[in-house]
Order: sequence, then structure tokens, then C-alpha cells
Amino acid sequence: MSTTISAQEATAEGTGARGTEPVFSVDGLWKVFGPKADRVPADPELAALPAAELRSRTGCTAAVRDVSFDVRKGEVFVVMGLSGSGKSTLVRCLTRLIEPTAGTIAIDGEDVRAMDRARLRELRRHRAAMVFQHFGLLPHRSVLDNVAYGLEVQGVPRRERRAKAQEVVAKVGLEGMEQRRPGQLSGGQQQRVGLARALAVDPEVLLFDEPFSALDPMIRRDMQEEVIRLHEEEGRTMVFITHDLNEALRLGDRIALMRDGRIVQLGTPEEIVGSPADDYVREFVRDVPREQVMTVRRAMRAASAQEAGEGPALSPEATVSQAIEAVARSGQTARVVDQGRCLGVVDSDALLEVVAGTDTRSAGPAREEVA
Ligand SMILES: Nc1ncnc2c1ncn2[C@@H]1O[C@H](COP(=O)(O)OP(=O)(O)OP(=O)(O)O)[C@@H](O)[C@H]1O
Repeated sequence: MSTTISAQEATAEGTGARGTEPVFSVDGLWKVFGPKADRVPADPELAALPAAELRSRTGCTAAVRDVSFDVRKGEVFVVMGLSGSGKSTLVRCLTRLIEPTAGTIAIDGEDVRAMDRARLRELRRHRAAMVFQHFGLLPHRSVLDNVAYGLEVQGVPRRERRAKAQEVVAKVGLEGMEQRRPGQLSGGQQQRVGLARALAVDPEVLLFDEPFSALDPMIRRDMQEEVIRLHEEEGRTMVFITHDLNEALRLGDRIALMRDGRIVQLGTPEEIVGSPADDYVREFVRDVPREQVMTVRRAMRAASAQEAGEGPALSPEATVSQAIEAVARSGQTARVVDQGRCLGVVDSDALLEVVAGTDTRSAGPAREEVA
């Protein structure tokens, strides 16, 4: 089954993804809870029923419905949606912590659904480590031993695992706390231990299940910064579940927005905010400050010969907000410059149109190379 939705097709070339090589490839994935769950994806009539009707007719809940996507190497892939939309179920299916009902999942081309128990264990321990909301720390062990735990399970010798744990503890800013117990740490610090434990096994992919939702806003922001920093330093592939749009926009290279078990839109933050796939998405992103998400590409037009030679220079990734500042300060149009080449210019009218949401241009690189 590969009835990939049109919104996904429309953004398949999404501009914000890191590589194009997939780490996870998911196609036609279903997870149905309830009696004789298999018959739901197999029967087009049942598969098409709305959630309430499906439940009353079959006693089943389709938590994930015919979902297809790739997670690309090196990207932060965010799964966002309201409570109950299927985020946790979807991400748990990736390593079969929840057994999928139908569809295919591959990691680096290897069929996850065909893995035996040993291979699955190795997948979860080495290749795709999970960071949970409730940190799952061992209360009687020190921070260092908690961080080393995953390595201990793998049979890494004590000296080696403690050295590795020490290195990761420093990486997440917990130096000096190695001997404390989890109960002697704040919520944010405990989450850092959870993060360090996942990092210690050096997984190819980190899976985060709403890791920061129990933290207060300031600490939450700190932890988001931490994830961004780690990602920039290491370029590790990350899948991040959140129900918080701001968190999704801050962290995501691409965002899959879920509703009732389906992905209603998959795209870069700019694509989702600038070109919502339907009214649901439009309503979801209504209050987002567009100037902080949209880039200058959105407002760019061809430069005249004179404009191409003067005015402040911006990178194509500069936000509209940064461009407004540059244009206001200089009193000139700003040039969008990539590797010494002027791609076009932005003026205050076009920038204001983006802020007001009255621009008619589509997101993405459509207006590139207009010089
Ligand atoms: N073990 C289960 N048995 C039956 N239904 C389940 C089970 N687990 C989840 N569901 C249902 O599947 C749907 C999706 O749940 P899921 O936990 O994946 O959503 P979520 O988007 O992660 O929600 P939240 O943000 O609240 O964690 C919900 O309707 C939920 O009630």
C-alpha cells in the first residue's frame, strides 16, 4: 500500500532536509488496536471509515493510518500533532516497540518487520536509541552509572564504559554531578541524564518521545538549545515527537503534522507555515510569527542591474525578520546572495506582504535564480 498523500508528494523535495539518503523508510504503515486488527487495512471500506464509526463497527482504533515517509540522514524529523493523533504509536512502530499491523519499515534498507528478536534488540540498543518523557532512570545508581547503563547492557567492559559515560556527561553539561543519584537532580538535569544515556551508545538515530513536555518553559528552552547544539556538533539523525508547534518549528528540519493517525502535511517549517495543505493546518499555524519562520526566498524578486550591485547582502536562509531589519537600517533593497552570486532582491513591500500573509508566492525555491 503506498497511497502517499498529495501534500507529501508536493513537498517531497523539501528544501530544509539535510541529505536525501533515507535512514528510515516507511511505506503504507498502519497500526490498528483491537480485535482482528489485520482486517482493517486489508478492507478498503473499513480503512476509509472515520475513527468513531470504525470503533463502533469493529471495536478497533486505527492509531496510524496508511502513513508513508522517509527520515533522511542527518535531519531532525519532527512528528507533531495533538494528543491522540498517533505520534507515539508511529514512532514506537519504527523499532517495533509496538508491532505494526501493515506496511513496510526499513532502516538503512534493512526490513525492520523481518528482524528476529536478536536483530531487534541490536536495533534498539545500537542503532535507534529512545529518550522518553519519564526519564526511566535507575534511582539507586549514580548519574555516571545511569549513563553507562546502555553500554553495560551491551557488555562493554567497566573501564571503557565509564570513560565513555564521562565523556558524554560532559557533553550534556553535567560535569561535577557524576556521583549524584537521580533524585538529587532537577527535572531538566534528569532529562540530560536520559539524553546522555541515549547518546552513550552512539546510535545512528535518536528517537525523542516528548522528552521535554514535563519541564517548565525556561528549562525546556535550555534543553531545546541543547538538542540544537548537539545536532549541529554531531549531525546525528533525530526523530522528535512533540505536540508543541513552537518546539516543532524551532527544532525541525522537516515536520510531519499528524491528525487522526494520518500525516496531513509533511514539509519544512517554512512550507507548513507558508503553504498549509488544508484548513486544519492553516488553523494550526495561524498564530505563528511568520517573519521568524519564512525566509527571504519567499519575498525575493529579480534585481535590476543597479539593485544587484548595492544594498545589504543576506543569505537565502535569512528570515524575513532579519531582512526587515537590514532594509530598515539601510533604507535600500537588500540583496539575496549565495556564494557571491546575487539571486534577487527583497524590498519592504514584499517583506510586509509575507508578514501579513498576503503574498501569493509559494514557499520553497520557486523564485530562485531570478538574477
Ligand atoms: N494500547 C492501545 N490500545 C488501544 N488504543 C490505543 C493504544 N495505544 C494508543 N491507542 C490509541 O491510539 C491513538 C493514538 O495514540 P498515541 O498515544 O499514539 O497518540 P499521541 O499523538 O502520541 O498522543 P499523546 O500526545 O497524548 O501522547 C489514540 O486514540 C489512543 O487512544
